[in-house]
Amino acid sequence: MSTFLFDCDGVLWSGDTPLEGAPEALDMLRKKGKQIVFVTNNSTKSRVDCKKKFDTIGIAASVDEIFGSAYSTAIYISRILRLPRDEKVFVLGESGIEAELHSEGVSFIGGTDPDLRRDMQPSDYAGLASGAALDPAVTVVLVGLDFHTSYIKLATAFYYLRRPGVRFLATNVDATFPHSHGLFPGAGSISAPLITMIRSVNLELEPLPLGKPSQAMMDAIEGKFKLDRSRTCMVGDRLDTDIKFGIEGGLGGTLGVLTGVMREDDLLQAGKEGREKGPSAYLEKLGDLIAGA
Ligand SMILES: O=C(O)[C@H](O)[C@H](O)COP(=O)(O)O
Ligand SMILES: [Mg+2]
Repeated sequence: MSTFLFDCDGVLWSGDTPLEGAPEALDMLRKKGKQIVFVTNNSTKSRVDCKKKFDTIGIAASVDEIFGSAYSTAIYISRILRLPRDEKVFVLGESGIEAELHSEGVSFIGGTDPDLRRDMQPSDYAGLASGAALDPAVTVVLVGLDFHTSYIKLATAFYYLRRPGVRFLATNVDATFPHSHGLFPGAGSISAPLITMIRSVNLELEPLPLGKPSQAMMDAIEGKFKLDRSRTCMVGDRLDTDIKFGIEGGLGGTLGVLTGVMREDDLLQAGKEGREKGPSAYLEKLGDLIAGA
């Protein structure tokens, strides 16, 4: 293999703690001349934010090696969708999405706006229901992992989603977020209530994820890093994102690790039931790669 695509949460770290042997395994691959790309679905951080986390944790990385779901989504909106400059995105998510949209010149509202981190007032109900509180320029609703969800944010997103022609995008729809060796609400848990609400009013609208396993993301990565897919391996902790991303991308191989979401039983069960295909191989932890080197 000449290129390794590395997932981050659950492979390199759990929360802010590096996983045993991960820095050393990356160093070993770099010394062997391998190309390394970091492909994270965590949209709460921009590429620059991720680089700061790499530095804090002590893993060598450059901003150019980082390709997160917030960046993938921002380039999709600006370069594929070609959203007109006078249109806006309503964001449910953190500053990582905002920074990447800004880097692509895409206008947005919502996100970390402090005015949305408060209780609904009677005037909010009236303003949303009548449309008076809505920005006429919003034509896209984008949802990612949001640590500050609120009733008013969900209500506002719901009203934007009821607009004819609106686009419903997601940086990713991971059901859970691995942290401190546990599982917590993931980005998919932020879009789920919206899906329930839009289905209840008979709207045929599903979020289009632009992170793993989206092949729009794989195509963008292939273009930027000039991948030879047959000599590229995806390393991840999640079957329905990382491993699916690699398999559907026709990569040379996929490597699973059991330090994040995926458990060995999941692999055996998936294999038996022919659901999500399992990885080409798997390790207890990334650091075990060194033992086998
Ligand atoms: O809910 C989420 O957004 C994901 O669990 C999380 O951020 C995944 O990050 P990754 O494992 O792709 O680095
Ligand atoms: Mg992960």
